[in-house]
Amino acid sequence: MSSDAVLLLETVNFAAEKHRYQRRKDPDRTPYINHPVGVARILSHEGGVTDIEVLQAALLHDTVEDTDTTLAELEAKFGPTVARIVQEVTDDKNLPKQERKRLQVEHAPHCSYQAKLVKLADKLYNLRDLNRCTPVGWTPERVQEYFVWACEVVKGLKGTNSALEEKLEELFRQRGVQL
Ligand SMILES: Nc1nc2c(ncn2[C@@H]2O[C@H](COP(=O)(O)OP(=O)(O)O)[C@@H](OP(=O)(O)OP(=O)(O)O)[C@H]2O)c(=O)[nH]1
Ligand SMILES: [Mn+2]
Repeated sequence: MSSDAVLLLETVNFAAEKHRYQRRKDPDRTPYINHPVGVARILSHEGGVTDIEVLQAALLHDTVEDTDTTLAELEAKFGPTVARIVQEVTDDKNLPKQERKRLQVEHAPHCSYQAKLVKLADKLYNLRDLNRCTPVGWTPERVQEYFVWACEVVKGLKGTNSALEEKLEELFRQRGVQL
């Protein structure tokens, strides 16, 4: 087996253990790990991304934000590049939600190319998920607001991966949101 395959299995297993007790907000309470796995798959299958460290960072992208995982732990286990990409896509949960959302829009254009790829795939997955079903407790207005905000973030990620950007553009167009 290739060393890349071994590395990806090690990474997906780590993410699955970390997200073990977490569920998505959909009515079925889908296991959270479906999201990071899906984000990595979007990058490889739709974005044509083969950079193993980007795919690893995609698998790990919500571990620091949403579980007890630390950046030091990621760096020790997966190296400085993977840890840095995850850091770039991690919101500071100590900040109020509005501020976190604003900072994503502000920071997007200054992210590394690798982090921009993960951010594009993360938004594409979450927007498709919103089209699939509404999270428990979300009104249609809140769903639409998420599209509007995601569009502002994606504007700052333009020129990174045309395949992913075209798919995002189509989702925004369907919602009447202009990229
Ligand atoms: N569409 C959808 N999203 C769900 C679901 N379950 C959990 N989420 C997560 O919820 C986040 C979006 O919800 P918000 O209310 O805007 O954010 P918050 O959870 O951080 O407060 C995303 O976090 P994120 O991945 O960190 O991305 P980001 O939105 O912070 O960029 C997404 O992964 C679900 O069933 N559908
Ligand atoms: Mn995510």
